[in-house]
Amino acid sequence: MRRGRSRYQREAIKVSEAQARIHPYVRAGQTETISLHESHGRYLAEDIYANEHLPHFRRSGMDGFAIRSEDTQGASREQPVLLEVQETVPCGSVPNLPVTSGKATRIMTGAAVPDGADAVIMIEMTTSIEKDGKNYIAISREIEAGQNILPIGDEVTKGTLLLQKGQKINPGVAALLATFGYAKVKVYQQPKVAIFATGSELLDVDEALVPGRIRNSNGHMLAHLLLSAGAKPILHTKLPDNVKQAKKAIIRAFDEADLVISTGGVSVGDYDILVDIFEQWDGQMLFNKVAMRPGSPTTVGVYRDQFLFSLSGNPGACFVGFELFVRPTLWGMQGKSNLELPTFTATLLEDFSKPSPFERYVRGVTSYQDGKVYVKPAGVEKSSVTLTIKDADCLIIIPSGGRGASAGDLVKAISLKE
Ligand SMILES: Nc1nc2c(c(=O)[nH]1)N[C@H]1C(S)=C(S)[C@@H](COP(=O)(O)OP(=O)(O)OC[C@H]3O[C@@H](n4cnc5c(N)ncnc54)[C@H](O)[C@@H]3O)O[C@H]1N2
Ligand code: MOO
Ligand SMILES: [Mg+2]
Repeated sequence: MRRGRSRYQREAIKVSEAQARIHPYVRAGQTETISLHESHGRYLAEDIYANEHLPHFRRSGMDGFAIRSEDTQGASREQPVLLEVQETVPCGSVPNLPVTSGKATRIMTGAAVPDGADAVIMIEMTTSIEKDGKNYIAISREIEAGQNILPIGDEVTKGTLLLQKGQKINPGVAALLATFGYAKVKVYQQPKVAIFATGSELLDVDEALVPGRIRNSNGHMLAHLLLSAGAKPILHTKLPDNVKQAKKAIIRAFDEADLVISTGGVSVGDYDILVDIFEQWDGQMLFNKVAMRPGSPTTVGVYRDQFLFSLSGNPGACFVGFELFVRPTLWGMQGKSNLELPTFTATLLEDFSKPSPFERYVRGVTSYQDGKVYVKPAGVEKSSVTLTIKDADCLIIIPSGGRGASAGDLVKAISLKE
């Protein structure tokens, strides 16, 4: 195996610089039109405008009676006003009669308010009276014009920009799309992502343990991370530490996938084959060392116009590398314009006395108490630890330097919550 100088001497760049090197190559992918009911979590590929007013007819906000407010002038407990109930409008029907002076129309919440009426009085504020075979209501207070009526366009006026291209479809977005009749929506295609776990020590999940070997957990973790990011994982079988074989498989994967991820083999070890692949291929390497822990040997390249993210083999480092670099790339490929990771400031609950020459991205847990936000490490902070990944809802950023951080310190954290 060839040993070049670059294997050992690498330039560590800041996380922000690494992200800045990635971003110019991020392109929104192809689009497709799918039905609304299967669009959860997808990203809109078009701006959506209101094609109607919302509501598009005057609606009652309460169960009650549509009336003319001027008819209630002077009404009091001592001198109630009597109005004749002329018809009932259930939801979904339209009134047959306008409301004229002295008349009222019984109406349900959400039903169309008849012409002539300018207020709806709640049923509880009226008394029903039957007289000479006719139904009346007695009203013993003055009612203001406009009460309990939703005017046309009250919520949204026709032509308003409702949703922007790149918006993720959440339940509220689905409600809006349904309201405005979008049975089909144009969305970005889900990026297809090939996953390769490298390492001759790796066993498949269903293989029995043997001395010196471990199961490929990163491959499955990455598949789930990809699903959570809206991508379609293609989980390949594990690759042994053989440069030729691995290179062939990875290059071939660019034909079937929009993006390729590998895990393992990026550090300075004798069998860290990704280093050799990056030296030999006809792609471009954007960086091969990041000033961060875990995941400092993370290497990213571009082959033609597709990314190869080569994440560390250590499970904690693989996870952090995905969150810092792959997730925002997948956002961009699905049309999101802001690729910045969401951060917040919190109070550290425990001392973190593990100094590092590089900034640390500690798998953390967020909690809330008395209106304050707290974070603490999810458990033992080691790159090789798998146990704590499942609990992490944030990455606590511990500045580089000799001190670590103390309980009570204000720290910045990246939110991993949706
Ligand atoms: N002399 C040095 N040694 C190391 C350095 C260094 O700078 N100088 N960096 C360390 C750091 S930091 C990290 S992180 C690791 C990165 O290692 P690699 O990315 O090359 O990964 P491997 O060597 O293949 O494996 C590391 C570790 O992770 C386990 N592993 C690998 N793949 C999987 C998988 N799919 N599922 C579960 N676990 C996996 C593997 O067995 C190793 O234990 O290098 C340090 N060394
Ligand atoms: O950068 Mo490594 O992931 O700390 O162990
Ligand atoms: Mg290694």
